[in-house]
Amino acid sequence: MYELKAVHKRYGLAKVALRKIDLTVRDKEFLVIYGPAGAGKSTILNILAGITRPTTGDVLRDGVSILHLPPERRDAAMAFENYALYSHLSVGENLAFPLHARGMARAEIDQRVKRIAEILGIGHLLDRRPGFLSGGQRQRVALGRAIIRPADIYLLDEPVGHLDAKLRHKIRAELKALADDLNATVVFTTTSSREALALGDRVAVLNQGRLEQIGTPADLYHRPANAFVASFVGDPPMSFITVEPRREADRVAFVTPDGMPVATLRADALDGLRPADASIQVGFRSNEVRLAQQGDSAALRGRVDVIEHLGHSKIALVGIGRDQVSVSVPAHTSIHVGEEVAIAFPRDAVHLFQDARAVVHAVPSV
Ligand SMILES: Nc1ncnc2c1ncn2[C@@H]1O[C@H](COP(=O)(O)OP(=O)(O)OP(=O)(O)O)[C@@H](O)[C@H]1O
Repeated sequence: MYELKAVHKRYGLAKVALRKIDLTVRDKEFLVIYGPAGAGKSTILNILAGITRPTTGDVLRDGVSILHLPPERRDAAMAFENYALYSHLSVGENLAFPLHARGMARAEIDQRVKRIAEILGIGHLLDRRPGFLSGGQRQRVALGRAIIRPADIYLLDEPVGHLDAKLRHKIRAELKALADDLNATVVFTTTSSREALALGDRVAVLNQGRLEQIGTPADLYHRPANAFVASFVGDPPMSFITVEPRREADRVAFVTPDGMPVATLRADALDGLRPADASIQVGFRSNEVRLAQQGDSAALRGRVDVIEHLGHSKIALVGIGRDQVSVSVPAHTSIHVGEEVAIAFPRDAVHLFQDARAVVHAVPSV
């Protein structure tokens, strides 16, 4: 188990890359660090590898500080998005290099090279020099060279970032299967929500050097801790409608500024809600709402601003007052931009946020 304890990293005087991060990497888990560009993902990997030293804080391995250990004395295998290969060696020799360096027997080296090359779809390239490969092929060789050797922890920094969507999908699945197979501890960074949810046993969401939330993909998707996680995890992002609370006996109704009711929740489920005038928003996933049909009681009226075609379905972005809600509709639904529509929503299955922090997730009103 690796632990970052209150790890703070400043580059130079002004640039804070990590703000007092506490993060545990459990043995044998596939941990994804997910965040926008510049969030501090690579800095965390470099600190785990011993390449970068935290400004303050500690790094532990099984409870013992490893801060003083240089990279070569930490058993971490790293792959970067832009990883240099040895240009004078063939692909096969590049893959075998880390194994030769550890004195592994020839037969085992050949077997490992073959297996990794098969997984990454580069078996036919083993005799080529890196200079004769495409960017995507080079990236696969670099990834192969990182994961080919046994290591205590694999640190993979956007290792499939350069690949086209189809290959990314394929290698992602292979990588996950390989990690499971090898019982490997992996920390993998990405800027893709889909990749984070697909790969992670757990996902750590990082934003501007801050750890916003860490949890299973289901935790992050269904119980986001705050509005940032809600809108950053899942595609399309969660939509929000600004509401005002109205106390009604043992319940609280949340209504839009022009009085349309959006949700009604039991007052005793709202312990976390402060009575203050702080902004309150109701959040919806695109599959938690639908276009209203005749007879639907709870419906919000709006106008279709944008339609995105996803193939198997469409996403309609519907403007309601000053907010916009994503609604998932079947691909064959006839709907066009500018059209007035009504949105039906489960009045009691909502996510409620106050000042961007989650207060309640999906509590039935009874
Ligand atoms: N050596 C450095 N000197 C100064 N600033 C740095 C250095 N390395 C990183 N930074 C800054 O620290 C912040 C975090 O960088 P980091 O590379 O860890 O982010 P990231 O989440 O990996 O981003 P990306 O997805 O773009 O790789 C960024 O604002 C970056 O500009």
